[in-house]
Amino acid sequence: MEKINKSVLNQVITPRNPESYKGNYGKVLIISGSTHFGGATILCSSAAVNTGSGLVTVATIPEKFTAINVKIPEAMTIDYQNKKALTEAIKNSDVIAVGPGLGTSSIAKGVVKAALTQTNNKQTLILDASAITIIAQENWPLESKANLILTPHQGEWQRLSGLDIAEQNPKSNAQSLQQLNPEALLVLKKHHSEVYYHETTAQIEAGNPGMATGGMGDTLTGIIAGFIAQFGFSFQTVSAGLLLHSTIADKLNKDNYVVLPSKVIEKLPKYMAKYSYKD
Ligand SMILES: NC(=O)C1=CN([C@@H]2O[C@H](COP(=O)(O)OP(=O)(O)OC[C@H]3O[C@@H](n4cnc5c(N)ncnc54)[C@H](O)[C@@H]3O)[C@@H](O)[C@H]2O)[C@@H](O)CC1
Ligand SMILES: Nc1ncnc2c1ncn2[C@@H]1O[C@H](COP(=O)(O)OP(=O)(O)O)[C@@H](O)[C@H]1O
Ligand SMILES: [Mg+2]
Repeated sequence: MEKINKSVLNQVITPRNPESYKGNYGKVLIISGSTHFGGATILCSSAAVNTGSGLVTVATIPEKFTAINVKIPEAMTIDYQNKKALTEAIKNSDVIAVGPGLGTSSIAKGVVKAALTQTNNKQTLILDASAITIIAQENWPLESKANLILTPHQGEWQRLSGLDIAEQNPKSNAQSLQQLNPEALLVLKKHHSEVYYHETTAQIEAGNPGMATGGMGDTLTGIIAGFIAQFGFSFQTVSAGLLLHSTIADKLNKDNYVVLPSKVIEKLPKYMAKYSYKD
């Protein structure tokens, strides 16, 4: 399988125009969280903020607002149970990420349905975690007018594709994606994660078992959302976000047995500055 070259980081991460303002760096909506999974929302949104999204809104349950406001003062909050507010927030966003910590309640199902049906062709919709589980459980067609990105781990991909983990290989994965939605981009998270898009299949040569800790995938979703908000939807943009996440984690793993997602997030602005220099 083709390897994702490190040069993609320099290609995608560009220095900022001195005259620019937050409106140039995209509006991200993170639809996430439920009673038991508040941390997923904080990690995902924090990653989107720290990659440099212009504006980040978090759609979650009101009991989590205070924690989010304290931990991520840069982000705004709305109640995803308020259908009107959710519809408005979806309409006003460039990138919508749905699923981390959402759970599979009937409200969560309605929220995923809203994201699938209310997005348009100028937007990108990232489906992660519980959103993937819901779509698989409900047997919904994988359809949206938006650019679609799926970020399952192998267990979630098994649910969606029907492929047991032992049956997952580049050929079977590409065939399943083709059947689910030939226009969707798949990030299959594993040791050395893979990206599938149209005819291209590629793999990162980064990542380590120190990353095997809750919240690491929620963090990746926020990074990919922030990258697309600023650099636009493309195979390269997603590959750069994926590679940056594991590259930072590999640096941290040199002297940290376990790599905490919050530590990866902390390093994002520094590494983005490093890769933005064209020397
Ligand atoms: N701090 C938080 O709030 C956290 C919330 N989380 C949320 O918890 C919900 C459930 O997600 P989970 O992924 O924990 O549980 P799931 O039940 O969705 O997936 C785990 C299942 O998949 C199987 N599996 C196979 N390959 C796997 C792989 N490579 N990685 C992980 N599991 C694999 C496991 O054996 C297990 O049966 C999601 O909404 C998720 O976003 C998790 O992200 C953990 C942290
Ligand atoms: N052994 C490993 N080697 C490389 N990367 C790993 C390893 N274990 C986990 N990861 C990475 O950590 C992230 C885990 O994602 P996920 O399972 O969705 O976590 P969560 O849902 O808890 O946030 C993925 O990016 C995956 O590639
Ligand atoms: Mg996950």
